[in-house]
Amino acid sequence: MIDESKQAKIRHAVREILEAVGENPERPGLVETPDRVARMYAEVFATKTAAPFDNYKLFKVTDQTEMVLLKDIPFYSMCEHHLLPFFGTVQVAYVPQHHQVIGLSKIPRLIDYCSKQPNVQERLTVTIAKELQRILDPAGIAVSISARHMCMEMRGVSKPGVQTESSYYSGQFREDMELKREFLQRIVN
Ligand SMILES: Nc1nc2c(ncn2[C@@H]2O[C@H](COP(=O)(O)OP(=O)(O)OP(=O)(O)O)[C@@H](O)[C@H]2O)c(=O)[nH]1
Ligand SMILES: [Zn+2]
Repeated sequence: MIDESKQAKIRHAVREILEAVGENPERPGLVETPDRVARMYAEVFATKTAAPFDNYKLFKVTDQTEMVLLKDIPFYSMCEHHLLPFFGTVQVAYVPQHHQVIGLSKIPRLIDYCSKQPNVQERLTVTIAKELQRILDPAGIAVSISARHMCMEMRGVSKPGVQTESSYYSGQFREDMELKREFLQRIVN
């Protein structure tokens, strides 16, 4: 968690950066910028401790359902190499076991939680799956992310519009090719 003393460090660092890039941090447009950036970082970089179980409502179902799929969940995260945003959509599927399902809204909440730290896309993909495994213990998980990286678009190699795709499969999605194929078919339709 980025408390007031850590925000003071960020304010100081942002002032230094503004000076280093040849700006006057006292000019009217910039005078509040260090504070805004500190508040913005407090928002986009949240705590790194494990997601509390209490946040994730689980429900018992009488009949075991098949794959549960949430499509096109938007996310924003910050790349750990350049501290620029990467963003896109996440597809998450799981096969319940123990007659147990998770509150639907908790999956986008879990994605938001995992997104709020400096990331690489591949690790974010696996982190979402592992956290869902820990919380719900389903029989299989599939996570697929499609994202655009500002560090590849607005600087460096400068290739706007490239979509980077990453995926992770566990349990039944690894063992059962038919199930994996069904997931892949359903996420394109
Ligand atoms: N695998 C992976 N690479 C990433 C991700 N985000 C950024 N990168 C890459 O991280 C690499 C960092 O490379 P460096 O050579 O250390 O940094 P750089 O000199 O700024 O590299 P360029 O971006 O090529 O200008 C670049 O190739 C980025 O495209 C990500 O989520 N996953
Ligand atoms: Zn980057």
